[in-house]
Amino acid sequence: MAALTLLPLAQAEVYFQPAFLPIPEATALFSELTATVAWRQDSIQLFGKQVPQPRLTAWYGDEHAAYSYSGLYLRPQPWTEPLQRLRRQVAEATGQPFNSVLLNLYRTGQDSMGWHADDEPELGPNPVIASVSLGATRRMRFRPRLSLLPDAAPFGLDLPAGSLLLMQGATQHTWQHAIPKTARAVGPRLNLTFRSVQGRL
Ligand SMILES: O=C(O)CCC(=O)C(=O)O
Ligand SMILES: [Fe+2]
Repeated sequence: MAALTLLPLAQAEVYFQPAFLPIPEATALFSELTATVAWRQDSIQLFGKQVPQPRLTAWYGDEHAAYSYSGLYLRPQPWTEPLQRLRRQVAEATGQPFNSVLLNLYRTGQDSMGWHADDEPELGPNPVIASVSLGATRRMRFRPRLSLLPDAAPFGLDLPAGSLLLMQGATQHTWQHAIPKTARAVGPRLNLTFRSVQGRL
């Protein structure tokens, strides 16, 4: 199976492996996690208002790996067997350890993730994020921070079931990423971003 390949994003280290998990394994894991994960729909503060996030989320990890973002404080739930197994596979493929995972469930094409960088201080100076996709294919968009990369062009990448995306180095400082809504009829998609939270809270 082809290994992680470096993508052509300037001043970034983004690697992609389209067939990280075999399709039968990706399909089985999608069904198991969709049904068993403790999904929640949090609200975040947006321009002073409480707005429900346009997706479902869940946070699992080591006990000390607490995480806060957009005014939310997330205490991790203990690892389950399938999540531990996937964590081991991801650590092996990337050569890096992870102590927590944020799961996102995009129920339809109307669920989305806005432009952001995963640059919270508790992720360290150069965050390492490994992201596994299951279910329907959605497109991730990347855009450069123009003050740093005035000549770089935006970049789109389809993330099919079983794919692995690794972002590290300066990526979270030089680029932002998003999962836009789509008008196409798409089924549910589940994404897991493995992270290493450094104890600060
Ligand atoms: O759903 C995805 O592929 C992206 C998720 C993401 O960017 C995040 O959780 O920070
Ligand atoms: Fe992200």
